[in-house]
Amino acid sequence: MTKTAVFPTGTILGYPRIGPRRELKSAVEAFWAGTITADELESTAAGLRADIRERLTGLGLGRADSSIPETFSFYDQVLDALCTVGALPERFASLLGADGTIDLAAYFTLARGDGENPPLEMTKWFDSNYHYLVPEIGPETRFSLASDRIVREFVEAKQGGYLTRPVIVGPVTFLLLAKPSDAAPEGFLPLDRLRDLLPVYSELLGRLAEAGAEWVQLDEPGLVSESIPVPRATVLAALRHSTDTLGHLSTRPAIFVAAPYGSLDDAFPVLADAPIEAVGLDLVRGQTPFDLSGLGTKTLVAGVIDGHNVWRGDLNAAFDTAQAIAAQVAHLAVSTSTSLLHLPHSIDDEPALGDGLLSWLAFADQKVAQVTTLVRGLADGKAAISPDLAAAAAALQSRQDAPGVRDSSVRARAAALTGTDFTRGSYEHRVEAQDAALGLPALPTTTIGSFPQTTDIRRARAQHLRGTLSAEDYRGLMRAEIARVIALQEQIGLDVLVHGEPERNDMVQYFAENLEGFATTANGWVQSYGSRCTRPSILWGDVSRSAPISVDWASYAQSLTAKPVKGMLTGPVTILAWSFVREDQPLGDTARQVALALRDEIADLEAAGIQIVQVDEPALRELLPLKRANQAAYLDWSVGAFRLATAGVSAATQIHTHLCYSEFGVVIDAIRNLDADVTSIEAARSRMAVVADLGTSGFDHGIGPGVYDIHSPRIPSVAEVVDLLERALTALPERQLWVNPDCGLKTRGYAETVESLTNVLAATRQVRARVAG
Ligand code: MET
Ligand SMILES: [Zn+2]
Repeated sequence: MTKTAVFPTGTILGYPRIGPRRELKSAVEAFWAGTITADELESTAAGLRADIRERLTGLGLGRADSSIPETFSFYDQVLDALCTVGALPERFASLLGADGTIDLAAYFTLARGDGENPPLEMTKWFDSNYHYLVPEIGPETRFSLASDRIVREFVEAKQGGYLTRPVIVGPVTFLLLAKPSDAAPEGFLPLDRLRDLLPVYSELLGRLAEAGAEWVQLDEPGLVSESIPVPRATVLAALRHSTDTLGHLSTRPAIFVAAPYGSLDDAFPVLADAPIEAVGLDLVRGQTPFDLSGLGTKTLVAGVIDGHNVWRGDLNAAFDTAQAIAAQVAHLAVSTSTSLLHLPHSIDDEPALGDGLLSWLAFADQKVAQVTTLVRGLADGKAAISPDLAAAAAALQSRQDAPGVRDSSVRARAAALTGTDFTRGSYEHRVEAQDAALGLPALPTTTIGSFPQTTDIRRARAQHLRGTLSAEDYRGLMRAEIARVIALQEQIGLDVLVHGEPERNDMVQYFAENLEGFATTANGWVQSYGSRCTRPSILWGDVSRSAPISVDWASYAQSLTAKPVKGMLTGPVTILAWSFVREDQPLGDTARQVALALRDEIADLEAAGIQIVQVDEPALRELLPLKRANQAAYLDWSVGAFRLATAGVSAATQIHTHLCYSEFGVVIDAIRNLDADVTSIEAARSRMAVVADLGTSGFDHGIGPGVYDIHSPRIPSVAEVVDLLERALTALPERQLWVNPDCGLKTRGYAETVESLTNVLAATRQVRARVAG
């Protein structure tokens, strides 16, 4: 390896890649639509990468010292790693080109499916709201260097005058995040294939070194998670094996292993001992290891700036932490705790937020500036940065004292709650009351809430926002859409209808806009998965509801049909999980405030004649702490918040909840404790695997396992849905089973939606007939 490589004194672990105005999204979607070529897409992407390098040097990162990480991705960094190592699942084996490489079109096919073959499953990246694609690894998986994109991007940077740091998901995390392939025998762990995978990483590191890379970053966040079902001793042995193998290569860049999202615990001594050159710690979520002396001459990359949240934070404290660590290690570098992937680009894009709130915030670019400020302070002494530290301290103080941050009536109401506010009557009694009130058939059919958001709807919303469409006209257009969606559902034959959520830009932002205590951004997009971005709201103050939010839309929809219309709300945990939330009080306290606001809304829906209310909690699993020791407390407050929101209704009012993209293993008890009458879940991609778990766990309330994946344009066949329903019925009694898609339909088009739902209804009729007969 390059013996002389010195790690830069300041860096970040990664940077948003979607572009400040979602340029990558537009380009990728244009490529999918066939309106631009692969070459055109490549050139847009190269332009974005060049902009990022330039922006980061402007913010103070070095141009030629490996401090700029290359973290671009067309879709997902785990998919990138999968393509780099050629780990194609059997059903996609033909995507490997004759020259042994996986091209851009093939790359997207893995993410989106190809009509015949379902795409890779998608799941949450640690405790963030980013989703990665899950590799499928079995004894049959072949590994080969099938994409040298990482090398090419390094060379591209070099030609542009930058010495950057290539980044790839490390081999241990890659396998920890993979699931066993269908062909894998019982008990097989993807990690068992580490020995076969490492030669490809070795080859890649050799190629990077030959291209002139001085450092490579291996992201190994898998090491901090206690939610991965692999014995810890196995993980640590794999880490030792991997770092030994890569560390002893004769040709390689210096190796930086980063482990964001929590503390490394017992993996730290393993890395400290390993033949690598730098170790990165998340010092926002995790702790500084008690003893750093084992690092020897290695660089400690101290993640003292929060990469995962938008608050400006306490810069003085970050400086003190960095300085204290500097005294204990041979080399210190200042860094963000995680990649900045989770943050919008810059507060400069948000002039409408107001000076107060803006002064409390730091988006990606401001975090980079914080890193470089600390670097300067460590090099030149604290006095050199005292104006920056003073400004940060003043902002923190102004935030504490600002109106709205604490609202005494909200606080008094939360303080007065008692146990009965969190409980409904017995389930048996509720079932009786609801059967009588609703009279639904066996295997009732419904949808998850949203219907396609057409261009017309989006246009109307944009015009309304701009002021070119009056509130009255906007309301008229939304009502027309609701009427159309109700008629369509009646025609298809669904049993429980929805109003379709046309008025919602986003299921969280919509409520944030209508509750006190939130601010919404104009350009604060962050990548959720692939080309999909969200614009999280900022929850900065005490939360309350000043007026009904959804009641008017729901009762209008109900007035158009004799079938029950399901009211549709987003739950407290999801509102928190998909917003940037104040960090100056426990999350549980904030959740309770949101729950009380929703409780008021549900009471108003019920009073307006809505008999079923769905409170979506798709994010319940994602906020689960990665460390087991913190999980019970989390589940306690999160389940409590849902119950507080929903427990005010009468027995005859049916409460639904919806959870998507989740593996339920560890949260199954929590789902049961929500005590929702009906729970709809994602299940089609894993072909009902979750239903068996639910069955054996004694879950006895209603359950709607998704019968088709709405994330791809594929239309499910009747036979396929029948098969899934029959599978579900082997694990669950018929009285529990509901029929619905995996998730909301807002990203789909109308034609495919009608076709898909029509097939679902046909399948349901077949199964009903079989069951009845
Ligand atoms: C991400 S879960 C989405 C639930 C919401 N009710 C919808 O149908 O869009
Ligand atoms: Zn969903």
